[in-house]
Amino acid sequence: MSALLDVIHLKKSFGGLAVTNDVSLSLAPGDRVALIGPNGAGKTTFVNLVTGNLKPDQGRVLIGGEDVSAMKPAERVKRGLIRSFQVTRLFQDMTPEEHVAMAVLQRDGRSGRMFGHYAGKRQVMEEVGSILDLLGLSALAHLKVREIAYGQQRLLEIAVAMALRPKVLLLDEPAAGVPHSETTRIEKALDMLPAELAVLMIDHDMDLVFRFAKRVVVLAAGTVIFDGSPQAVTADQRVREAYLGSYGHAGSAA
Ligand SMILES: Nc1ncnc2c1ncn2[C@@H]1O[C@H](COP(=O)(O)OP(=O)(O)OP(=O)(O)O)[C@@H](O)[C@H]1O
Repeated sequence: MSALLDVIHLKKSFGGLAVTNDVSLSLAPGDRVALIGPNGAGKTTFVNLVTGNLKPDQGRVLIGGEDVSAMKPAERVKRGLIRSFQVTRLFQDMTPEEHVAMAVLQRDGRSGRMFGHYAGKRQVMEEVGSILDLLGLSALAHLKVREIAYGQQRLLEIAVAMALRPKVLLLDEPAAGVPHSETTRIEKALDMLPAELAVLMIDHDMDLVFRFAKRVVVLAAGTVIFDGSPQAVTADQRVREAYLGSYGHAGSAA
């Protein structure tokens, strides 16, 4: 099957430091890939290069075969490359329903219509309802973000991303900061993502990585040092050394 995302020979340096050093990566429909690596390996920089928030020194990014290297982030979003919103970008005084509605309207190029009455509003609200339902947030639809638990706010980030109808979803530490008792809900939400979607998740929680990913990519010092199955990653000597080097003790992954 042809790739939804192709990253080709991407390079980025800050000062003299090569933070992304010739990284190539492809995602196909249905992929569930975890991007891991020691602190400072270049994971966030890589995501910023893919989304267009950072400009690479060299290399190209293709979405569904189309070269988007010269496009701004918003144009890449329109083509289905979605990065999950961060909690810090949610509006504390808005409700989950309003957030998801805003994303649906933005997707359809109808931003600014949400508080008025217009043809199609019922259809929009039905879609909003089904997304909130999928993420188990229906009961909280009308509460303000500041009134709901942190784990539920993180679920709302995923709901907002889903409303944008991604083809490729980049999830940046979806369970970070969530109490252990609530991470199961995040895992369930990840399980319910549309099968054909390609997902790249950055996370430090190896339990989550192993439950979620069918493929693991390891970055170390800006270079992909492993791209393969979760079963093989723990046994890989280069991966072990990369983590040993950064943490100074064996067995710590991400
Ligand atoms: N805008 C910038 N200017 C200069 N150096 C930067 C910039 N952004 C990142 N770096 C450096 O690039 C390296 C990689 O950072 P990056 O945040 O991409 O790593 P990471 O793998 O996401 O780390 P972590 O797991 O800690 O979030 C680090 O050494 C960082 O200090």
